[in-house]
Amino acid sequence: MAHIFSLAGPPVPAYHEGNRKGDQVKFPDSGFFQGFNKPSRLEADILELETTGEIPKDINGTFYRIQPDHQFPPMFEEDIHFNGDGSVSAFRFENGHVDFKQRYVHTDRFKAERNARKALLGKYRNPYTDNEMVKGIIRTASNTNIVFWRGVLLATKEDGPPFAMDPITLETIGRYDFDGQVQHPTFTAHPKFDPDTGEMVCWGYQAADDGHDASSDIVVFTIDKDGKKTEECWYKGPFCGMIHDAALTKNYLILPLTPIKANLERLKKGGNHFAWDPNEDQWYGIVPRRNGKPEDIVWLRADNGFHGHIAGSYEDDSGKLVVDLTVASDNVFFFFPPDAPSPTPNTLLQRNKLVSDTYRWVFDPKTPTNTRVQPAKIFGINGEFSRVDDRFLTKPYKHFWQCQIDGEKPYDFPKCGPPAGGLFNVMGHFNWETGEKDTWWAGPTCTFQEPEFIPREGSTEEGDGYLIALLNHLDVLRNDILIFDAQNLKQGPLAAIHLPVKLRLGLHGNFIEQKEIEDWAERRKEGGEVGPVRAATELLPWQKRMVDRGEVKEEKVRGLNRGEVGREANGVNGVNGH
Ligand SMILES: C=Cc1ccc(O)c(OC)c1
Ligand SMILES: [Fe+2]
Repeated sequence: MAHIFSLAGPPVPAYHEGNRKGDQVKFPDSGFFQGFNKPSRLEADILELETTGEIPKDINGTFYRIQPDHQFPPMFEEDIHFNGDGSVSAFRFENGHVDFKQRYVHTDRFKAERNARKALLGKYRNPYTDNEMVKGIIRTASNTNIVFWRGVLLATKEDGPPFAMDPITLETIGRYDFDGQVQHPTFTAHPKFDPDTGEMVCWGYQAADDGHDASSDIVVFTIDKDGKKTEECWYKGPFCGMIHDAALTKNYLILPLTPIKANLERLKKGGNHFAWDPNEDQWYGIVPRRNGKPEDIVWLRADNGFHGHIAGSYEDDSGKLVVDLTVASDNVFFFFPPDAPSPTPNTLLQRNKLVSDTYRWVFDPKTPTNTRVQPAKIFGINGEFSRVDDRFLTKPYKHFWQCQIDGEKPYDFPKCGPPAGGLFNVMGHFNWETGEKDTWWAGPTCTFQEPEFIPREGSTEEGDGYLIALLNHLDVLRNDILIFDAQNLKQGPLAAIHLPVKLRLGLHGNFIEQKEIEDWAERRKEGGEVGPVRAATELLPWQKRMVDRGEVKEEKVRGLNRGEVGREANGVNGVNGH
């Protein structure tokens, strides 16, 4: 008897020469969409997750994290994880119990595609590959970080403006322009919060025109604790590379410029947004936080490398800037290879050789621009996704935590296949002062996602509290959350929380105390001290310019801002499409 799933005829491929074909809803067979990487697309509520051990009762707050999770099969078979729609998970901890909620960020892109019931946007940060139906749309998938700002969650991705969500319901409020104050085309996924002043320090790179023109314009700005934009200055970089994370000190912001470059000609031909340049330096742009002028930026450069995330940063007694971050030895974004074909193909083996150590740079902000610099110290570890006790941002600090790679430990390849997202099989706690390496291995079938530090209730001591992190079970395609004593990882987790499902590989998350969420909910209620968050109503300046140039009708763009494309959205796809 035929198997119940066998079809009357041979299966029809969902992609032809790399382009989506027909109406079959089927994700590509590529590594980005199969196994642990298979889209989950789940929006769900689960009350009372199952647990093992006792969840510390003094953890009272919500752990928010975000993952890319394509709503629909992509237009192009070769699509990448980073082009997936933002989906936010919230884990509400209270009195030893944990509830789960997950919702998509309803970006303009998400709404348009949902209306059309298929992908209309093409390649990662390449509007030239889009379906003509969405010309003029704000393209961001808001899939990289989820931060809490003055009573609202901001879902961020560095190619567009943030989208605001309700911290309790996870409903999307809409694009957020800080009450009309911020209308740049791009906004960082890693805004920095000054624990002393309550300011949020932000930047955008590739910040000219529509944010997809490969410009080297950089905008740096500050929103104060009352929500008012107080600082803004525009700078020029040496080229249009990625400035993903940045380091904040009391008086400076340090912008690591990674030599992975955008190019307008390549974009227009339907190519990749970025290409790795193995012959380019890594750069650091130092700008003052107060009264910056375009000519103030100091660019320091060092040998080629790929920046990861910042651990901590501060000014030492002599006014030098201590900046700690991971720097990888090669192109971490293997899906954005160099323009010139490489004599050595980027194989899995080569990728596994990549080392990402933690570097300490000590920069003198008075150094002449264009000076070459050397790291002050290299920790001697291999990992990524560093986090610190955020109350110590801008201050001298000792502790950081990060996902580690230990290639010496056994890995169950037959059961798990290639490790989705990288072999982060160890969680590590490190101390700059003592050099201590306190680690815990998750076993041969598990990897970690980014950790978050939770301060112990009532304690102000740096690093006193818990560390939580999502654990990927690569063999059985499921996730747990592990909870550790932040300063004693090696003893193993204090407790585990079990999800009955698989999430996706996420990027970043943050733990917010419930008191803060509730205090803001009070201020933000109708008639409250601050009042409800308002979504943007104005078109962005680049959208207005497109309307003025007659490239698209104003009503069409306003409709797109509401997610309206109509079910008949079968316009022609852009370059490389059909
Ligand atoms: C380093 C992470 C990173 C950088 C750029 C991105 O667009 C992104 O999307 C999820 C992630
Ligand atoms: Fe990041």
